[in-house]
Amino acid sequence: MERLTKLEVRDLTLRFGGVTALDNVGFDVMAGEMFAVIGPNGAGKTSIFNCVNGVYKPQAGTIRLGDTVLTGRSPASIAALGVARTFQNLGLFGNLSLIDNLMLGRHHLMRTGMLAGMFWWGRAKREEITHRADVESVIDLLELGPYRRTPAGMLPYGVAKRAELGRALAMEPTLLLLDEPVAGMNLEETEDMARYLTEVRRRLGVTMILVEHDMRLVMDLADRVLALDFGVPIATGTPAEVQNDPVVVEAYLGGAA
Ligand SMILES: Nc1ncnc2c1ncn2[C@@H]1O[C@H](COP(=O)(O)OP(=O)(O)OP(=O)(O)O)[C@@H](O)[C@H]1O
Repeated sequence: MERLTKLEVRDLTLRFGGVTALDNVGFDVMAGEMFAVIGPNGAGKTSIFNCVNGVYKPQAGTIRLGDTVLTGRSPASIAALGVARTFQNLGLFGNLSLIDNLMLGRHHLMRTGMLAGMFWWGRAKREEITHRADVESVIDLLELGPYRRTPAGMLPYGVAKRAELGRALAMEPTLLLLDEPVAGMNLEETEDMARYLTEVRRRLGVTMILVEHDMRLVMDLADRVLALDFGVPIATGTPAEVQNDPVVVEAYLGGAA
């Protein structure tokens, strides 16, 4: 699938018993755009990701990636369409080396299965070499070379977050969902991550949705922002417009009070 793909979310409603996690949410993410979703704790940000990747089944609404309707599809089929996400608490296998974690991210792109690989050794080998080269280009992009053979569980926190981004990029995503990529990072690590995300965007042009509490990162990176409060969209616009919107300010202050 073409990497530059638009995402359309229409009338999305998601309920858990009496809780309405998303209430008639709609937005478009343009091809190649960095779109941020912000809001106080429990506003519904993660629920949006879980609806897009098929983990949650919304009661109403449609999500479309390019010409393909995602709603109703399984998480595996949505991943195969090129929707990748990073996890706030890292989705890496701690005992596997960084490079093996990234190779696993490419599993759905591999044509030769294990059994076929035993009989078609030559083809499997060639495929492995191509995949290794693609993984190496992600490692170069994120400057992870020195950690190539390090077990993911031994990586310093900031590097592990970057490896987590690498794992998602190794899937060659059309749409990348970034779940709090700088959560728990110090200022220096946050600035590094901002630089890598800018580079990913410049070099790969992948469409991205960013969920993040760090407003500085959102202000620096996002083209447009959607603010949610109790599952209800309260503002959409440029980072500056949304940050100064009185309803958004009230939602945050109200949450802090
Ligand atoms: N699996 C679930 N079962 C029941 N309720 C859920 C489930 N997932 C989310 N919710 C509820 O839906 C609402 C939105 O949650 P969500 O995790 O999407 O918010 P969030 O904006 O990502 O919050 P945070 O910033 O704390 O991560 C909350 O009231 C939450 O308790």
